[in-house]
Amino acid sequence: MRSALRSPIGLASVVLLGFLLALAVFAPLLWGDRAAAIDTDALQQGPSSAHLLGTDSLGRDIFYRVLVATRLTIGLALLATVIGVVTGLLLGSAPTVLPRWAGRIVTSAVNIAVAFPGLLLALFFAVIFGTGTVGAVLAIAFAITPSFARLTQTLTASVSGRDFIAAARVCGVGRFRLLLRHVLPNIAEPLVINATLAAGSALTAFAGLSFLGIGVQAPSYDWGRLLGEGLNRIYVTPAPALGPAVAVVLAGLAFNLFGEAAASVAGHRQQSTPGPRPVNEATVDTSEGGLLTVRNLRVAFPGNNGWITPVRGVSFTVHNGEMIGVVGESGSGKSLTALAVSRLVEHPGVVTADRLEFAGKPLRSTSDRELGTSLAMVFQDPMTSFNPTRRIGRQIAEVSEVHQGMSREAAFRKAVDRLRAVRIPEPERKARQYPHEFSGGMRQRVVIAMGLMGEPRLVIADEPTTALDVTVQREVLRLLARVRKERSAAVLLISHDITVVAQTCDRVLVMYAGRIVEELPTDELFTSARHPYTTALLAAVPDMETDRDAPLAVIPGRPPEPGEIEAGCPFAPRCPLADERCRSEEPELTALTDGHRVACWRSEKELMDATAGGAA
Ligand SMILES: Nc1ncnc2c1ncn2[C@@H]1O[C@H](COP(=O)(O)OP(=O)(O)OP(=O)(O)O)[C@@H](O)[C@H]1O
Repeated sequence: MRSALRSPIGLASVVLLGFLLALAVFAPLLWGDRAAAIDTDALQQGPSSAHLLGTDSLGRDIFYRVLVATRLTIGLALLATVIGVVTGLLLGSAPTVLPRWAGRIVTSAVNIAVAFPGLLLALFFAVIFGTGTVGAVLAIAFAITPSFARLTQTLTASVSGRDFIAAARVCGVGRFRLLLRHVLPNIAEPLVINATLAAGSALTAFAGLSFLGIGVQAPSYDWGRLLGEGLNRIYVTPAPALGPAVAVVLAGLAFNLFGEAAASVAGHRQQSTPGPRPVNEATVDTSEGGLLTVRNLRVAFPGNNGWITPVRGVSFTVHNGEMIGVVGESGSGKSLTALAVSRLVEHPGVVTADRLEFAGKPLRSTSDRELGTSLAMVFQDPMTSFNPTRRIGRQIAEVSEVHQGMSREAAFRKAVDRLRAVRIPEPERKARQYPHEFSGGMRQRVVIAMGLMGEPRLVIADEPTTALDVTVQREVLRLLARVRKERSAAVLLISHDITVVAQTCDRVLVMYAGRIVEELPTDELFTSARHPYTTALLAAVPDMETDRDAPLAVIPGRPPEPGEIEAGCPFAPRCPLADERCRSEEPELTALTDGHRVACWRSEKELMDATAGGAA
């Protein structure tokens, strides 16, 4: 409001609106009697000092009638707006809470209704509901509804992709609660602005219906009705029509200018707010049965020319208390793998697997409650993992309220305790602050604290330190290591930085083009890595002995897009060792030694040679 008042348009609209609202409240009290007083000696007079806008056919003062009509005109316009906006909001958010088929029907109906001009809809409903005030209010309300429903759908869709919604989902927050707590507060601003603009349109539309005789009926009167009466004698004396006409224009202008000023303030603020960022992840394979068992995991999406499969048969196992790193270039399928094991891949994505088990149970049949408390996710950009409109403490507490049935107070106390556990200074005070009041590193620690509200057995951290400086990065990694040690939780750390993984993890999974190409213990990474892709990744890491005058080592070429993977090893076009077989047949992930697997024809040949040599 303060920002809006600083602009001339905002100031003018607020003054005008204030004036109109004051008139709406006080005019009927002050001048109601004078506006209703019949004077048979002054019928249909023109403007004079006694009657500024003249009198009507019963000698009533038109100036006072215009002032007194402010209440009914604005009141009815606001009532129609409220009904229209609320109905639009209900229809627009219905697809979020209804089953998919029902949501589609609502969306299609709204799309059809949006195609009709508002005034046409108003006239159509006016005929259905009949002439009169109630009919006109409903007609205008339902004329506003489709555009609001559409706006709500669009805004909801834009918020639904944010990480904090995914985080709330993985915590098992129900659809209604998700809508009320997480979606609506984040789309309220544009909705309110558009409702203000709609109020201006409703006001003029209402005046139009009354003017046409299908709105307010005598003895009640609004500006539209007064305008209609004045128009009958506009060629004799224009003032009786001019008065209500000016009032309609001024009020419509006030609402529209206010909406515009609010929109420009909001737009300005949004430009300086960081937008949502994508997340990423990857995976590898291990022996039978662990905390998380993944076998032949595939994630596919419909593309323009058939299905594309960014994750193509990933298998790995995470054991209790293990810390596993997943590395790979952008687009290798790391994030999708992590989303798949967290049940967060959205329609139209399709997840299939020969085996996908968490804590010994098929992931499909693990309850939201169990998954919400035993699996914690830490995304790359913690800002988008939080709902910006809610205090940190309350957001963290929600996990225990939803899953452990704790009271608000107990859950909040636990949240403060967990903030203390991740070494947030002054946790009581910090719990009452909003996400934007935290630094990046602190937010990341808060996300981890949120995961600790349950009893996490697996923490999936997707590039948790990418946006942080090295000091804070080390703190967050230490915290993850501490969580793992103190709670015996397994950690799946996704990172593009192979050195971070080498320093912190027990095993590393290297992903390329939607598959795991090598898996080995991190202490063997620098000595025994076999896949040319892994060695190229390691060679690209500068160390203290790197010649600072020479150009940094890079891997030539780029990884293939999911839709353009051809026969053969996907790394072959970039591999200096590739031969004919590499270009025609894709190698399987094969065990070299216990705990070391690699998908490369060259390694397999060496292995066979070595075996043959040993046998001889
Ligand atoms: N919803 C989607 N629809 C279609 N394709 C998708 C979708 N999500 C991801 N992809 C594709 O899947 C591939 C793998 O994506 P993913 O996010 O898992 O990669 P990543 O290895 O985590 O990369 P980065 O490190 O850049 O995040 C990408 O090529 C991406 O374009």
